[in-house]
Amino acid sequence: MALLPILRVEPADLPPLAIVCGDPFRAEVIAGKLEEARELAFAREYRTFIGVYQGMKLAVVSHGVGCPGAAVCFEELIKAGVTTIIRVGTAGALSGGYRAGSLIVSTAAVREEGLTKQLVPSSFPAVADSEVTAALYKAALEAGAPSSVGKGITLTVDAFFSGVVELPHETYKRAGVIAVEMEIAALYVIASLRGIRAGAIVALDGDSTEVDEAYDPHNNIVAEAVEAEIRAALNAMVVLAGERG
Ligand SMILES: O=P(O)(O)O[C@H]1O[C@H](CO)[C@@H](O)[C@H]1O
Ligand SMILES: O=c1cc[nH]c(=O)[nH]1
Repeated sequence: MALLPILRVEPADLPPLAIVCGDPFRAEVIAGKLEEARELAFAREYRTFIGVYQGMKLAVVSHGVGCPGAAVCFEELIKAGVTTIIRVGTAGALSGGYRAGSLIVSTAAVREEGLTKQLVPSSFPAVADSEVTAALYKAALEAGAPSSVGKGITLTVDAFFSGVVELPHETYKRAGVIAVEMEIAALYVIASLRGIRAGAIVALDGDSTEVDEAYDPHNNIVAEAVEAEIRAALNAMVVLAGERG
């Protein structure tokens, strides 16, 4: 069969379960937890590994930064037969008193990005699969995060650094949205449109209102939180594989 045109992977090589993340280096770190790990391709920002975790076959794929590029990854994985996707990401804190090192399971995403508006009207929700959310939240509580664990609505935006237009962070902070990142809305909308299940967990790497001035995610607390969310995602996948695969 032909390679997936952008991921450059043979569809038949992909199992039905996939963990995705923005950073190709993080994909390598996650693949390092697998047995028989094998890198299938590294094309553009998309780095694809397969391997085995507790007897379960799993793909690990990086999707880069932002919804348009990530959507390409999600769509190609789904075309290849992937039926469960968990995003393992980082995000900035917005509300709820969570701080760097906390883990947040995203139950739904605010669609403050451009990609999904080209797929479906804005009134369509970006919502996680309830089985994936439940498995992720339980696994996150057991994963030994350096700070607290929460679940709730997250915000997806396109702009990481602000320009002259005010970003919507403060509005959604007042609405109780917990964290802000850049791809979950695309994942949830595409998963709903294509009939697969998806969920997401993010490690908070700082306060999103200080992103321009003081953003520095390279510290031990964030690294520990990312390790904890990887454990949580892998263990949640084991539960989900048992339910459906
Ligand atoms: O850590 P990842 O998975 O890349 O997620 C977050 O980090 C990137 C911004 O630094 C964006 O992709 C955002 O969603
Ligand atoms: O998109 C992101 C990711 C991490 N931290 C942030 O503040 N924003």
